Amino acid sequence: MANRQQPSSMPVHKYGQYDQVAIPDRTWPEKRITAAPRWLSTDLRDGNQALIDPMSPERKRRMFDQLVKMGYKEIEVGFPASGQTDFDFVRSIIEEEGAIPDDVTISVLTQAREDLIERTVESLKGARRATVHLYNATAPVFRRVVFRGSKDDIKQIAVDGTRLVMEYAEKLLGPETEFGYQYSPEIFTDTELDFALEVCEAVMDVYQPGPGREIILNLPATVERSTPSTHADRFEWMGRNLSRREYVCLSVHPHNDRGTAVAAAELALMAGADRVEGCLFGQGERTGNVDLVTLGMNLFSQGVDPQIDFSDIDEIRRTWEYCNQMEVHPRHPYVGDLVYTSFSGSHQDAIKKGFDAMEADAAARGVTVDDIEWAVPYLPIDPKDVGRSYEAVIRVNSQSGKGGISYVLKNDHKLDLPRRMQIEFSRLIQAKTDAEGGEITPKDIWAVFQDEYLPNPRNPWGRIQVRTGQSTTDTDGVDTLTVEATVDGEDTVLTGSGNGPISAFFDALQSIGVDVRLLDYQEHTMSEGASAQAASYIECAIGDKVLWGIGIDANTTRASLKAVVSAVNRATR
Ligand SMILES: CC(=O)SCCNC(=O)CCNC(=O)[C@H](O)C(C)(C)COP(=O)(O)OP(=O)(O)OC[C@H]1O[C@@H](n2cnc3c(N)ncnc32)[C@H](O)[C@@H]1OP(=O)(O)O
Ligand SMILES: CC(C)C(=O)C(=O)O
Ligand SMILES: [Mg+2]
Repeated sequence: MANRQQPSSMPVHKYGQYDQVAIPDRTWPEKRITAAPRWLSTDLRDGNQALIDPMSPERKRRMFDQLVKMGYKEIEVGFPASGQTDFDFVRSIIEEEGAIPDDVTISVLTQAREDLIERTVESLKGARRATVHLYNATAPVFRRVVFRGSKDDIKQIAVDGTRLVMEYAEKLLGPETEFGYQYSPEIFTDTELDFALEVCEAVMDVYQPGPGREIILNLPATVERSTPSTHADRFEWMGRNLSRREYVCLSVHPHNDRGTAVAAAELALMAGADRVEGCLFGQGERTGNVDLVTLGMNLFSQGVDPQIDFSDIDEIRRTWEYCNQMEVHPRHPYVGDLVYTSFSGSHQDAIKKGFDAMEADAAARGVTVDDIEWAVPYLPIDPKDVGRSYEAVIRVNSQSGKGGISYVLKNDHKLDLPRRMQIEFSRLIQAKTDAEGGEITPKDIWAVFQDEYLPNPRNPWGRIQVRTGQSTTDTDGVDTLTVEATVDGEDTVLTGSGNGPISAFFDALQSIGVDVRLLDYQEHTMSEGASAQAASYIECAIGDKVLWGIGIDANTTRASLKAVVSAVNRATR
């Protein structure tokens, strides 16, 4: 097939291709992620530094408490040397008894400048577990433009910075603080791999990681520049070439400039990363940091425990929206308002069948639906697992079909319409949505259904209203039925006989000129127990029309007579 795309007028000559890494024996494509990595939330640092209006101390605290509650054990709480707000915030959580659980490590970021390092370490006094995170850019354009120095000069910034962090930690922090160190060669994505390695090795030569003395080497995609696969190659290369690998926690810090941060993080984990830094809902500089919620939920949806609690996703979202003063997009994975909703007919049909099959499978195995593997089409996870209800799973508009509409009736009103009746009713709804446009709510679907098939108390209509009915069966099995009814506004008594109450009623209807033939009959109970209601569905040929009727009653005979009346009235509406 010919490709008919035409050259655009976009200035493509301004951009070059990102270099591939030559690892012909790369192993990451065969790897699987079978356990949660170490997580670090940088919502309070990278996320916060990207806000128009950085979080107030109160909002920072709400966010911190939320992160702790969710189960994050490493939290970057700020850039204390940036100003008094961040410094005071770090002090406040350290000084408040119990604010930082014993198993949570706080981390703080600093540039490799002595005054900033001193202030940063000072902010951590008295902390139980704390990490200083030092960064300097190592990429060519930064060497040339920002630091105006050679490779050795830039390496020296990292080396000196590391030494200063160690000296100030020694001087300012007491034995109560379990101290950790993290180094990031900023814009790792644009740094030559061998130089990134050289700087990391020089940093390790100073810090001397070893048994019981881990170093975190964080390789940031400060600006995302490549496909996730090339990013993974770079991780595999670094992991293979770093010395003292067993004492290194290799950390990935993807930004989302190309929109592939989640994939970049996942492939980096396959390529050997031990730890992921990111923000909830992908907050962060420019297009954001990698989204920790999506990453965690991706693991969950593969049966891997993320070790983070997302079970009340809307509460997490509300807190996040309050703290960041931003809104989560309605299509945001796992949390957006619309992500568990389908409007289109074929999706709804498959979802309805999926739910029905899950129930049938569970019943056949004698267990509950929650005990079997989730297998509902178009729903990668059970919305219930993140605290969502099934209410919004199917919403109806002009793109919807019978499956969705009957799902609403079954879910909300316990009516399991026979297939041909689903088709009939969905045409009525389709006519309404085509005429009026937009969505039709479950309440409106029910109003249409009631008005069409059931005696509508708000707007009674129809040729026939049955008040009482009595049937007797003789010894030959012939049923005689006497019905008190109003026909065309006149009170009357109809009688008929047949081999069952329905055929006796058909016989009675002949006397008022209604010719009915039974085509299909189905019934089901709508609930359990003595007061259970039954729903009867009757498909009839009435004159030249084929129509369905429904009757609901505690007594199945009465329910079927009501169903006949429903169909007959519809025939003359
Ligand atoms: C990718 C990232 O997310 S990195 C983190 C970025 N976050 C932040 O910057 C938020 C907090 N930062 C701040 O509040 C301020 O930048 C401060 C208070 C830390 C420093 O402010 P200032 O002293 O005014 O310096 P400024 O931020 O403009 O930094 C520029 C200077 O620092 C140098 N510098 C920048 N980064 C680093 C670094 N990591 N290590 C050492 N020096 C650095 C620059 O070369 C420049 O030096 P020059 O003045 O000699 O040319
Ligand atoms: C400070 C570093 C790790 C950073 O945020 C980045 O490079 O994106
Ligand atoms: Mg960053």
